[in-house]
Amino acid sequence: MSDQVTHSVQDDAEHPPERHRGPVVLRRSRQAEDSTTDQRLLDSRGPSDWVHTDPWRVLRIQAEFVEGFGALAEVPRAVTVFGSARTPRDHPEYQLGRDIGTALANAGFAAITGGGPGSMEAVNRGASEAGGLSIGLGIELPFEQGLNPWVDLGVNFRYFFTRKTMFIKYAQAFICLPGGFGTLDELFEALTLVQTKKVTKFPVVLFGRDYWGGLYEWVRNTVLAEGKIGERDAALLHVTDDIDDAVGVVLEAYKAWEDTH
Ligand SMILES: C/C(=C\CNc1ncnc2c1ncn2[C@@H]1O[C@H](COP(=O)(O)O)[C@@H](O)[C@H]1O)CO
Repeated sequence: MSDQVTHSVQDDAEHPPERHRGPVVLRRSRQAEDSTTDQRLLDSRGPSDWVHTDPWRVLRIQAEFVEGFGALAEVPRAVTVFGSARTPRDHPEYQLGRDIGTALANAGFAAITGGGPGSMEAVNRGASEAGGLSIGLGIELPFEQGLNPWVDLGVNFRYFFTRKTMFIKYAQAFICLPGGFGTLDELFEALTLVQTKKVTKFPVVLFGRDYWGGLYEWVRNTVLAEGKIGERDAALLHVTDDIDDAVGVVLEAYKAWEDTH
């Protein structure tokens, strides 16, 4: 933006010329600067610490939402699958992840994962190899490995909360494979959003009775029994070992969602 200088009919002490820079008015010695905004932008190389300030971060966060919404706007029906980043390729849970990715693709669902290694890679691989839409929402981490090779549509995020919005906004169900803190965080975030009716649509499937059974029993026998959640909250969890059952739960929820949208 270049400055505009205006003069009144008589230029005197009471009516000095004014320089307008957007909403800012500069008079007398305040308008001594004889350069345009473009010149000041292109000529200056000041300190760079402002890049790390919170107001600037807000703009980056906004940009991340805009990029994410833009990249994912056309995603058809989809399921977000969480699971361990540490599952080795020769582990049975890796094959399970591939089979779930394939089953979702065959049922017409895009598979959304965290885009990382382990179970995330397995699900993306199964979905991609079956000709489905394989989506990875990566996260910048100190020990980052980049998106796994079977992500066909990928978005990399700086902030966990932006990424979590995308996991939820673009899916109609969650499936959790065995996992650690990351998976547990994502599971409980999803449950809280459904419990508080921030999202109204989706079921949460815990895949693997041996792995999740203890948690499920604790939720029922302690958390529910002690009145910390209600029966309807506990019923949000569906534990299974059967891929057809998991996909059936997803399909049923999707039909219910479609009826209301
Ligand atoms: C730890 C290792 C790689 C980390 N890379 C990740 N990339 C993408 N997403 C990740 C990563 N680590 C965790 N996540 C998210 O949390 C869930 C898995 O966490 P868990 O603690 O392993 O269960 C997963 O759903 C991602 O969204 C390589 O060793």
